[in-house]
This record gives sequence, C-alpha cells and structure tokens, in this order.
Amino acid sequence: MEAQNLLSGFFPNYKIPLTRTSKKPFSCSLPSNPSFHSLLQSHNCVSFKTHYSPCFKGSLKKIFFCVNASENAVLEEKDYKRPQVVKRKKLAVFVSGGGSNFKSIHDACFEGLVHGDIVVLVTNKPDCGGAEYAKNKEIPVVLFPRTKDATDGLSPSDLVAALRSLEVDFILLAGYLKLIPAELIRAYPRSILNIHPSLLPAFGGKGYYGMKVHKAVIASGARYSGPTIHFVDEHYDTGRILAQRVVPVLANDTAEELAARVLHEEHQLYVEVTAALCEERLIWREDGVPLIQNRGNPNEYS
Ligand SMILES: Nc1nc2c(c(=O)[nH]1)N[C@@H](CN(C=O)c1ccc(C(=O)N[C@@H](CCC(=O)O)C(=O)O)cc1)CN2
Ligand SMILES: NCC(=O)N[C@@H]1O[C@H](COP(=O)([O-])[O-])[C@@H](O)[C@H]1O
Repeated sequence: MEAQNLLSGFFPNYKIPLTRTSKKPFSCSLPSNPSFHSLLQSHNCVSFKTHYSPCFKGSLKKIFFCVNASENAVLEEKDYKRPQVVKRKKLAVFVSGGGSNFKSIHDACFEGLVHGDIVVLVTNKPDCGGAEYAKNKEIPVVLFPRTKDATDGLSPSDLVAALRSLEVDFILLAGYLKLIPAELIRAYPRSILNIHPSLLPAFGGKGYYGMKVHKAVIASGARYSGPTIHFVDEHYDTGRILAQRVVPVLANDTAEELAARVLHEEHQLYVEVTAALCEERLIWREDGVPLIQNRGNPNEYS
C-alpha cells in the first residue's frame, strides 16, 4: 500500500498491481521508507507536490518498489505516463543599482522556490549594491559593457562567450540601465527577461527608468501602476509582455511611496516568473504572446 500512496502523487490514475513475482527484481536500494523525492533528488532535480511532477523525465523502464520482503510492486512501462524531469537552470542577472530583485531571486533559489542557480552577476557599475552582494555570496561579477571609462569591461562577443562557458540558460535584467545589444539578444532568443516598474507599454522606453518612471506616473494622474516583466528585444521596453501586477496610485503618493509599493510586487512577481521559467512552464501562443502554465493546474495559463 505504501508504494500506492507514494505513487498516487505522481501517477494519479495508476493502480499498482501488487503481485508476487517470480522474476528476480533488480535490486532497488530505495530507503526503507522509499521516497520518490529522494530518487528524484538523486537525479539532481526536485519533485513538486502536485498531481504531476514537471520535474522527472527519465528513461525509467520499470520501477520496482520493494513493498516488503515478499511482494514487489511493478510499474510496467506501458502503464504509466512518463513524468518529466527538468534540469536545474543556470541564471545570469544584470544589475546597475541596489539589486533588491537580484537578492530576492537569489534567496528564492537558495530556498528551493526557484529550480535554478544564479551563476554570474553582470553590471556596468562594479561598486553598486548588487555587485557587493554578489561578491559576498561568492557569485562571479562581470563588467559589461566595455567603455572608454571601463576598459576592463567585456565586449558583446566576449560576454556571450563568458555566458556560454558558464552554461547560462536565461538572462534576467533587474535594474540594469544600459541597452542590451542585438548580438546578445540573438545569442539568447526568448531567453532574456527584464522587469520594468510600470504597466507597459505606458511609461516605458528611453529615459524611463528608476524614479523617473514613478514621477511620470504620478504626474499623469494614472490611478494604477505596477511592475511588468517582458522579454527583451532590441529596443527599450518593447519586448513581449509576460507578466504584470497592479497596484493603486494614491492621491497623495510621493514618487518614493509609489516606488516602494511597486518594488514590493516586483520581488514577488520576478520570483514567480523565474520559477516558471526554470520549470519550463512557459508557452508561446500562436499569435506570439507568451503565457505561464499554472504549476498546480497545467490546464490553466496566465
Ligand atoms: N535591448 C534592451 N535593453 C534593455 C532593455 C530592453 O527592453 N531592451 N530594458 C532596460 C531596462 N529599462 C527599462 O526597463 C531601461 C533602462 C534604461 C533606460 C535608459 O533610458 N537609459 C539611459 C541611460 C541611463 C544610465 O546610463 O544611467 C539611456 O539609454 O540614455 C531605459 C529603460 C535594460 N536594457
Ligand atoms: N527601466 C528599468 C528600471 O527602471 N528598472 C527598475 O529599477 C529598479 C531596480 O531596483 P533593484 O536594483 O533594487 O532591483 C526596479 O524598480 C526595476 O523595476
């Protein structure tokens, strides 16, 4: 029965035929209380306690569970839906300032909320708060771009080579204030995200960053604002929108008060989106709009 309970989380429609088998099962060295999770862990992945495990894609031919000394539960390959295992992703984060979004994502990776790791921090400001945090966490820091004032910065081709050598899967811009060149965008198609502190397409584009955005929102009389996460294309803030959250703009809001309200939502939204990215829960609608598959209900998208 134990195996049945254990597997019901992963194979809801499958009833294990508890049969005595004369076949000599290959030795299954599962712990006394066989845990599918530890089996998954051994594959350097995590399982999700939902009715499906998006994280286990293997060539498991048969799973022998030692229910007890006399019986073995046998899952025949034909009988179960092959679960999907997703490899842990490697992330590059780009910052220019304090890096609170970077820190939120780093914490989420450490806590297991994001199935990924930040393997490099890229910045144009080597002394910024985000770079200091990265150094304290022993995350490599790379200077980009190369300018006349930053001759030790990387060229676009050198940056692509460095990211490739680190096997980076996705790039997350988080308060990075320089234009990402076409060469990097071509190297990482549909793999670069940015967070912007307004409801794009409003209040975006060249000149719209940091407090400038919030001041413009307040001056416009807009009643709502909020963060947008979008894919990065060759222009500022014009890439495909992936996720947004809405916050009220209060009548007596200062730019700082609005910024703080938006930033709070940014931290949560970027972690949720990065988690979906790392679990490969993104799909592209036929009209080119990206959607996120709901972790608990794979038939639901947002
Ligand atoms: N190719 C892209 N690169 C970047 C994007 C993007 O969507 N496509 N997003 C920005 C982030 N961003 C808004 O979210 C943004 C950042 C900076 C500016 C801007 O006007 N910058 C100034 C320079 C500011 C400075 O150096 O202090 C400028 O270019 O004159 C607008 C929007 C990151 N890169
Ligand atoms: N147009 C880009 C832009 O304005 N990005 C904004 O810079 C801030 C960075 O904060 P952080 O460094 O604490 O994450 C965030 O509010 C982010 O939306």
